[in-house]
Amino acid sequence: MSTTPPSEATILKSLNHAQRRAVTSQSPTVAILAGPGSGKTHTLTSRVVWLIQHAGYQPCDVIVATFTVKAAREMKERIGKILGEDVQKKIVLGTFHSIARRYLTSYGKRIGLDSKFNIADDGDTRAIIKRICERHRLTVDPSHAKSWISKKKAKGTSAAASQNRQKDGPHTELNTCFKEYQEHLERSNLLDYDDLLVRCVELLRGHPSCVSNVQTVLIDEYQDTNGIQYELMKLFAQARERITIVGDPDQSIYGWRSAEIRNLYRLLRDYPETDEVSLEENYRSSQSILSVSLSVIQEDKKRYQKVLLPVHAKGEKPVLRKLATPSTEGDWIVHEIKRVIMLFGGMLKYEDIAILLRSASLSRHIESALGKAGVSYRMVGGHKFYERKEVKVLIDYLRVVHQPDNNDAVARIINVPRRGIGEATIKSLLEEAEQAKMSVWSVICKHCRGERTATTKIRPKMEQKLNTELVRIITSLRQKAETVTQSSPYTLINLVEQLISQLRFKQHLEEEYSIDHEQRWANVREFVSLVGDFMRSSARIDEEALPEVADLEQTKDDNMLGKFLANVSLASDAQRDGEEHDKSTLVTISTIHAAKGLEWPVVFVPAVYNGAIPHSRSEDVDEERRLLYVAMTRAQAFLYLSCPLYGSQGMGKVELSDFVEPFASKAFASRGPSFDRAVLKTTGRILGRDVPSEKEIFDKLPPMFATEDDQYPANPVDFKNADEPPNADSGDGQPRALKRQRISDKAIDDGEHNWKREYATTMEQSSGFTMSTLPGFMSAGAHQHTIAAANAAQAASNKTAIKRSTNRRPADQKSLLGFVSQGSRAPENRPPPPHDRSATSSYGRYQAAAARSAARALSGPSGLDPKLTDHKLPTGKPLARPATPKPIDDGPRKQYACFSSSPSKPASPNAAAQGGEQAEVKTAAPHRPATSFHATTFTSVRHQPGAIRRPVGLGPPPSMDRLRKPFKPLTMNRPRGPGP
Ligand SMILES: Nc1ncnc2c1ncn2[C@@H]1O[C@H](COP(=O)(O)OP(=O)(O)OP(=O)(O)O)[C@@H](O)[C@H]1O
Repeated sequence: MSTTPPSEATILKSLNHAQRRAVTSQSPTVAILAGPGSGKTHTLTSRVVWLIQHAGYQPCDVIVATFTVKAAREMKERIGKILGEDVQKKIVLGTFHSIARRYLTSYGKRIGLDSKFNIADDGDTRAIIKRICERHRLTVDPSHAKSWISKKKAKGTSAAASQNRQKDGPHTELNTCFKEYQEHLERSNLLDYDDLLVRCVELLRGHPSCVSNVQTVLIDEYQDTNGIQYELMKLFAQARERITIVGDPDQSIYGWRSAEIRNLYRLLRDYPETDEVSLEENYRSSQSILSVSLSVIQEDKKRYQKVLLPVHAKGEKPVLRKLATPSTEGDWIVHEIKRVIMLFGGMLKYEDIAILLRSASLSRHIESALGKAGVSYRMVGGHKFYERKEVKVLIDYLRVVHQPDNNDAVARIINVPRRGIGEATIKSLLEEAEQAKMSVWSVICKHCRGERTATTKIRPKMEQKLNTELVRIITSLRQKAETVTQSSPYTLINLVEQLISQLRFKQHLEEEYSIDHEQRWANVREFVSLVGDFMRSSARIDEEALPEVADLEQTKDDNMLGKFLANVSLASDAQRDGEEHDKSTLVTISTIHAAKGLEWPVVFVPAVYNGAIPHSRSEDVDEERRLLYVAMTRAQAFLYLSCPLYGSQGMGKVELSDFVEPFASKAFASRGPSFDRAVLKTTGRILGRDVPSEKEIFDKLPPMFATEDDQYPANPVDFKNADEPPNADSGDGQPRALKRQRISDKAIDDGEHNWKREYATTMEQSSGFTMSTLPGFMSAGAHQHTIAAANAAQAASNKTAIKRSTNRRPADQKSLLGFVSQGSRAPENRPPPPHDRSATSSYGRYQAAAARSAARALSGPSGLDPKLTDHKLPTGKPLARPATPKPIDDGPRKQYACFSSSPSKPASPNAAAQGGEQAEVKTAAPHRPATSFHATTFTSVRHQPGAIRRPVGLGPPPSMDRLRKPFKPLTMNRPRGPGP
């Protein structure tokens, strides 16, 4: 796909003054430090484009390192849309790990690396360390040993160096584990994630010529780089020493992965001429959201002070909601989600909503509530495609085919499908291999050749089985795999298909998983199609190839299987779930860590209590605070925090998080906002979206729909200390409210009153859905049966109920007569005041009543309640539908080319009317990318770039000096002279 290169003006016009300065800086080193939503990623992407397009850098001489696979993918999409896919693919762009792997595959021979190395993922590492601890009877906790080893490696310490340093210290056992682990990896030709970086540093230190072509290096999310990544950055850039970094110290949340905030100081010390640019405008969030978020982070007195000015209106006060239990919290979240969806009449969709969790384990009640209500969702940072059992087995087989010395993969597949080989046999094979210092595969092959040793414990019958059912399959596939290249007639898909058929995998799934084998088989088919996607994408351009460097021989990596496996290992946090679905119907549940760099119009942060955030096991309270700050600053228009009285997992009574407690009563509202006309309009402005008319909204509103956040008490009853049990109808407790909620849900599900759901439920589209493995969950299929049974029972009870009476209404609902007597004034002429909850409510109920009466009229006399036949409507004003309000004309919009980490918004229909240059930009503007699950504010700011609308009272726009102000402490603290 070739694209017309953008002019300099096109690149710069979507940037504000400070962003432009950063993008066009002539300084070799540029540090862009700014707060959330200030366009850091947007600026970095624009700089890449500018350097290639206007500074004349060759794409293949530019390295861009990101922190996550997702960020890399999004940046590729942005650059690809501006410069074209061909140019984008030449840029060496990826996570630190994937870039390191590419260098090691191409040049690793120089440091004695077998280019066919495999990558040990987290699961492999855990299993290896656990076995070492068992074998050597070490008393250390394997997961502690794992993170200890990883920290050592992140600091660049080798196993030998660590052991020499602390021979008999408290870390003797850990050092033994480290040494054994490293030897094991070497024997199995494996590199773990840390090794990729460590070995790449070794390579580039010893052989600088490998990066002699590199003209510039750009780093995203710099605050999360650790020591070894800093080294790597410097080594990548060693030829020209041109580096651009973007980061926000307030968003450093990877301390547990050895990220070092100190790297900011190191950069300024090592590159004293660094051009520092501060971005001050926040384009993402409403003023209220930004100000509460800043209150949280400003409690950390040690942080770097930064200016962050909201560009948007004040918006609604963020909500801090207290609920009785975690499950009520889940129900309330669902209630609020439905309220947002219904009362915004299509302006906000499910994809605009995110639920951000400190830990994935907190999702159980929320998932359960969403499942009950039939709201589909996707999990980010949760159960992943490649981790599904049936997919993992196939990947393990392919790993063994590619590299049979991978002991762990061999151990995992020996008895899958079942071959009657038990744990004891597997263990003795592993032991025999350890003792003989051979790989397990070599031991198995030896057995199959009938070469028995004194230590052999395997029975001949077992050897026979291994020979016929495992060794033959692997050996034949290995021969084929050698021949699989990009252009070979026997393709990677053929290889995978052959593997699946030789294993009789379908039959195996049917035998092992009687309930959900179909779902699992669908996953297998999906895996095959993924292999196809991989082949197609690598056929277009060899993205892996590093540029040719004069006089430097490269190992050509044209083995498709090896490339595919590396891709799988490095993409382990890329979520495929839901990609095949319409994402607009999915709410996102994500860990806060995985939500970094993203934004949503509506954000929920549940479980805001001490123990969850700050997490009870965290050693760094400030980092926990930053985590909450990251979560809150993802929100554009509405932010909801919530806290139950009792924690999940039997935690007992909990207290509101110390991070919000000091200002909780002042800064937050205790209930969700009323979504009146004024709120809708402000939201429309923040998000740059068209506001639907009242008619559009209320026509879709189901009867009995609760339009206010009034179904759960603001001060919940502490049922454990109350006389009445939680299920009693306690007057103001939620049980009664829950019942009422169910009535309206029933009406929704029945499709009664002509209301059609605009989403498919999670269970209805279960084939691509990640199965929750959490306790208390049932399978999608089982759930669907339950729903069907419940619906049938519900329908039966409806019939009985309708026979008995149809004129029941909730206690707080006014009579139909009451509504009519209010007159038929068009509602938009009398918008309810923002604080008047009942006004909006009544209007909703009025609509509900009107809809019900219309439905009954349509259903003919048989549908009429006998009691009502005697009633007459008053002769005064007739029931009227609200008049259609004038469509809102927001006037012409500014169209921005989209470079940010956040995906773009769909084009407004108004835009078609715009001519000239703007229309051109619109044509070139990217469609929402496949990975996008939320809209951006990028095109929402309608003033011209460079003319930022500053909130009243903030004084004149910042001068260049002012921009530098936040860096004063950094600059002043710069170390003088060479330091350690
Ligand atoms: N000059 C600008 N004019 C209008 N919108 C902008 C501008 N710069 C950035 N934006 C928008 O602001 C939002 C945030 O941008 P971006 O994701 O690049 O910020 P960030 O600083 O990387 O955020 P975070 O650090 O929180 O991940 C996006 O929707 C982006 O399109």
